[in-house]
Amino acid sequence: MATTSNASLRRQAASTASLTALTERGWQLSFAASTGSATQKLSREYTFKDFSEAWGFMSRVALAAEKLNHHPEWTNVYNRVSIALTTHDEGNQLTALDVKLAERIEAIAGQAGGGET
Ligand SMILES: C[C@H](O)[C@H](O)[C@H]1CNC2=NC(N)=NC(=O)C2=N1
Repeated sequence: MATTSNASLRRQAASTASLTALTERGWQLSFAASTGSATQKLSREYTFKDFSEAWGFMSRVALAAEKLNHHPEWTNVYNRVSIALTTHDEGNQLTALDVKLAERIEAIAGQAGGGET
């Protein structure tokens, strides 16, 4: 595959166009300033039928994350999964790799029947 390597995507800032497209699909952007640094996050919550569906979704996302070597910050409560993406190696900025993982997650949620909350 002649695609940009994941390592180089991690060094590339997330484009406004791709972030806008994700916000139109239910993702949220946040920017939290603290002493000397600011954290950018791309987050979304999905709700499934039950725990089993939520866990199945998480298993597939875990495999996708491992493949990209880019991992989400997430929590699960019964049928809900909350996901936040940022690039730790770039000082918690949003990169093209966060966008790529968010797009994979969207595709997986579509197959798993994940809904918006
Ligand atoms: C050593 C390893 O490649 C890095 O720590 C990877 C692993 N997974 C990662 N996940 C996320 N979300 N951000 C990173 O910067 C990151 N870096």
